[in-house]
This record gives sequence, C-alpha cells and structure tokens, in this order.
Amino acid sequence: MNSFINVTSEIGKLKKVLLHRPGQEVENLVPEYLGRLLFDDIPYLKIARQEHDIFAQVLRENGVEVLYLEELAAESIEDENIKKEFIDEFLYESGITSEALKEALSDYLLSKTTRDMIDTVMAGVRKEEIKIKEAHSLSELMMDEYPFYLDPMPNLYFTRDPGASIGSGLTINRMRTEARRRETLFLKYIHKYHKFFKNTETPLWYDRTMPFAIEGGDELVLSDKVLAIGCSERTSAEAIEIVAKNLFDAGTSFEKILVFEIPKCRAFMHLDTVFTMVDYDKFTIHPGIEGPLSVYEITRGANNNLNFRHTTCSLEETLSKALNIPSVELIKCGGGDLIIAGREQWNDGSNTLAIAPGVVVTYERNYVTNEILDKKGIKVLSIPSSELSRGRGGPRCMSMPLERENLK
Ligand SMILES: NC(=O)NCCC[C@H](N)C(=O)O
Repeated sequence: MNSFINVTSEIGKLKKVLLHRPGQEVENLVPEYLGRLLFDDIPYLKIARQEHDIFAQVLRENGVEVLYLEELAAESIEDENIKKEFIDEFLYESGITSEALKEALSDYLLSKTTRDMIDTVMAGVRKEEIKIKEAHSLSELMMDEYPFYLDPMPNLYFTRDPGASIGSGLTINRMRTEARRRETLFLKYIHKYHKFFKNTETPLWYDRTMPFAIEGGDELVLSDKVLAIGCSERTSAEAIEIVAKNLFDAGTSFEKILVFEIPKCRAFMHLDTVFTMVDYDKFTIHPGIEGPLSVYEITRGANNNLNFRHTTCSLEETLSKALNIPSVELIKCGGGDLIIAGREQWNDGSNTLAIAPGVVVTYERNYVTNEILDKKGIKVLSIPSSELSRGRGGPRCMSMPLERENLK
C-alpha cells in the first residue's frame, strides 16, 4: 500500500509541505508568560501573517503544494463523534479536571463550526470567554489571576517540530515542554482520520504517547540511508533509540542514524538551529559548532539489536562520510564574523529550507549570510521576517515537508 509521505532527503524537490498560518494564539502572548511559551518577544500578528503568506506564495510559485495544519485538522474531525473524542482528549491534556468547567468548555467549543473550533483551541480560551453554569467546587468558585482556561499555542507556526517525515513514515513527537505538548494532537487526528491518510499505510516511527522527548527540528534526513538526529535540549537518547529500532525493524532503506550531541541550551535548541543542508555537498552552519563533535553511530546489529559507536570527528568529515562524497562545504552563518554571525544566528541565519538541490528559502534580514550563499551558487529566495523571526525559528522550522522527489 502507498504512503502519503515520502521524504528521503533534506534537499530533494519539495512537492508537498505542511504549514500553519499564525493565528490569534500569537495575540494571546503577554510579557508575563513569554518565557514559558518559548517566545522572546511578541510578534505583530497582522504583519506576521503577511510575511507568512509570502512564504507560502514563494513555495507555491516554486511548485510546492501548501497544506495548512488547521485545515487538515478541521477536515479530520468533521464527524460529530470524532469531534467529541478530540475535544475530550484536548481538554484532558489541557489539565481541565473540574466537570462543570469541562462541560462549559465542551459546549462552547461545540457551538462553533469545526474550523472555528480548531482556531479557538489553537488560540487558547480566556476565562472571560465562557460562563460556568454553577460552581461545584472551591476551585471553580475562586477565579485566580491566571487569564486562560486553555493556554494559547503560539509555537504552532513551527510545524517542523511536532512531527517529522522520514522515508515513508512519520514520527509524531513527544514535545519536551508542556507549552508545546498538545500541538501533536492535531497530527494524531490527521494521521488517524484524514482522507489523505485513510487509504494509505503511513507507518509511525514514534508516537506521542511514548515517554521520551523528541522534536522534529532535531530530525534531518541526510539521504535515504542516513539520518542525523540531534541529542539536544529537546530530544533524548531514549527516543532516538526507539526511532532507530523502528526504522530498522521495518526494513526501511535507512542503514545508519548519526546522533549529534549538541549543547543543551536555547541558543542551540535543535540540530536545525546548528546546521541545515542546502545542496548535495553544502551546509549552512552555526559557527559555534565546527570543532570536533561527539557523534554516535547507530547501525543494525545481530538479532534485531542496535550497534552503537562513538566517534569524535570534525563536522566536515562526519557529513562527507555520511553522504559518501569526498568533501562537503560548510558555509558559516554571517561568514563567521563574530558580530554578524551572532546577530544573524539569533534570527535563524543557519535555518534554511531547501526546496530543491541548491535552492533555499531564507529570512531576508540575514542578508550577509544570504549574500555568501548566493556567491557559492545557491539560489536564495528570501522572505520578509521582521515579525516571524520573533518566535526564534526560521523557514525550516516553519515547514514540515510531506513529500519530496527522491534524489537520482
Ligand atoms: N526547529 C526549530 O528550531 N524550531 C523553532 C522553535 C521555536 C519555538 N519558539 C520553540 O522554542 O520551540
């Protein structure tokens, strides 16, 4: 049976991608909760949307079919029973324990069209939006200062992280932080109920119910044989092992998982904050990551076990070996200049989205890195990014490829 997913590289011509157009969830960001919601500043929604629309338009103009998470999610739960199942699960995962509140929120959500309901759960529900009929408990009676019944999910426009396409399957991830954990519910329902997936067989290499954290920004498909996964602030060694085991057990083309141990801090967040592939032999990199790296290789072992090997090669050597080519070129964000690299890295200068070999989408504000890429023969399609960049993610973070052409 066919799968809806086909991603066997980071650079093969992009055919289908999943995005989320920033919505009211961004307007529910307030300074008090920025840190917990993983933002450093508040984007101006109107402009963020214009920028995001340009991103989608650039993709379309280059032959990419753009699908929206919010639309697919709504289409998946149109059936009344599925909608109720979704709401129950969503409220449970949002920590709603009081029966009266659960009822009030369910009624409120069910009174909307499915698409409005999806937008509402994404945006969050403020306390003033609903009335509880009658308080049955002290906690219902005592309204504390916290403004939301359901927290907003402002990170949804980084569709890269809740799931990842690998080969013909998906990982639906367990997000490290509470702030992003419910995001993966949408993918669960899409994978289970959407018509695109219904008559296909799309295996899951990882499932959101598993206890170990993994995020898509750490998952890079270097080729149909080699995966790179960052063991990072967001992704654990245990989850990587499970993904490796499932890929090998299913008899996929993947032969090796390279586990990059990267510093566990926000500046390095995910592996795709540190490097992204832009052409057959070219990568953009965070200048801080060049030195000898701790990399672990996972391969198939005897009796369905995994083999592990620790190496400490340079990034260059590791990547050229992985791709089976004589050498790779590492293009430093900001040309390696301390100030420029610092500034452009802060705005995701190394986080490019390749839409074909040697063709990338980047933020236009990273003009020094963009010029360097251009001089190296890379076609750079840059998009405005004053507001989108405030969420600390670039074009790769804002996109989840569903289908790429296989490389010849
Ligand atoms: N792959 C990525 O690096 N995604 C960027 C996610 C940014 C978001 N504010 C977060 O902290 O999760």
